[in-house]
Amino acid sequence: MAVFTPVTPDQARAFIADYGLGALSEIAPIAEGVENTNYRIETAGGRHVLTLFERRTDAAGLPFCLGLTDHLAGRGFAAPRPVRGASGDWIGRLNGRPAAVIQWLQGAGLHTPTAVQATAGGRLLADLHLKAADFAGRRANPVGPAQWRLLAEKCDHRAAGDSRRMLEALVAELDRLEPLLPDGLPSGAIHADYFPDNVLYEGDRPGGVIDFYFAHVGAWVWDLAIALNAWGFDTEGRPDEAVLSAFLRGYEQGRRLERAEVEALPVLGAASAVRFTLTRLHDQLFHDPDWLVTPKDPAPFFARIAFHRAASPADYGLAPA
Ligand SMILES: Nc1ncnc2c1ncn2[C@@H]1O[C@H](COP(=O)(O)OP(=O)(O)O)[C@@H](O)[C@H]1O
Ligand SMILES: N[C@@H](CCOP(=O)(O)O)C(=O)O
Repeated sequence: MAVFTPVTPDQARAFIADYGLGALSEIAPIAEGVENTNYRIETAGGRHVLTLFERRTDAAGLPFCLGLTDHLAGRGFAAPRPVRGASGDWIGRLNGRPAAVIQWLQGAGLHTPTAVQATAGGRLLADLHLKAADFAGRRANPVGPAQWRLLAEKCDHRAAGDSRRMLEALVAELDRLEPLLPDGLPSGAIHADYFPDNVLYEGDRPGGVIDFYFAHVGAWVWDLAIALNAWGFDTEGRPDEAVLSAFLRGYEQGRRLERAEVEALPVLGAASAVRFTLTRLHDQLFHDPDWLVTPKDPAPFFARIAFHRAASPADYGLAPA
């Protein structure tokens, strides 16, 4: 359950009065998610999500994130449109947090995607990249290498036992990776949290993409490396070659990778595994029992690092050029 900042029905009613959605009939906390507070709201104007932005979602980045979903929806891509308040703004304030009302999309996120679903998910990611290519917004990665170091330093105050061993290995991996991180790769606005639970499916068909709050301008293959880590491994962190190659096949149906991007996969795969291991480790170590949220396990992401360290580009299952 992700509720960091509780909202009463009366508070929600007062807040959405500004959004022209008519009367509120129901408000229910949403069980999934770990970053922001989310409620499903039922109004005369239909079902929406009420989101209060927390923690890693800096207010300054929100015009980029919401602007990107609006841009994509305008291009016919199924991203949820934010609703404008009476002032014309997407972003208001509720209980001390920036807050927004977001269009509800049909479908359900996946936990263990099949190869067929992965191909469709990969194809959709390429579509996202191409349709976002002319989006003019700018935002640097809010959880980039500088933040990984800060997260590691913060974790250092609390980590003990297994967590400490994991943290030490992560810092060593960061030292190895930092000089290897490539630049100058094809880039644009990217999702940066393209996990199967953020792609809403109806059967094998992906109907929409949500949760653009880590979105920023970055290398397309960085987004792809994040997605491969999220889609192509089992719950223990072991690679599933069939799903990995299915996702890549789908992506390349929409956009062919350049040679430099293919060569960057092992380093970016390891770096993105470090990034998600660190945020999960941090959230586990700094969990507040008053929050209605279930922190995610860092161990399966930590396990992915070994695969990427040993991998060559061919191990991701790309068809030969
Ligand atoms: N626009 C939407 N349409 C339908 N469901 C949504 C939408 N936005 C969020 N959800 C639901 O809320 C859950 C949490 O949202 P998410 O954006 O992933 O949270 P967080 O910001 O914490 O990462 C999702 O897994 C999904 O079930
Ligand atoms: N996808 C990330 C963290 C954000 O998770 P979400 O469920 O809120 O989208 C992870 O799995 O670590």
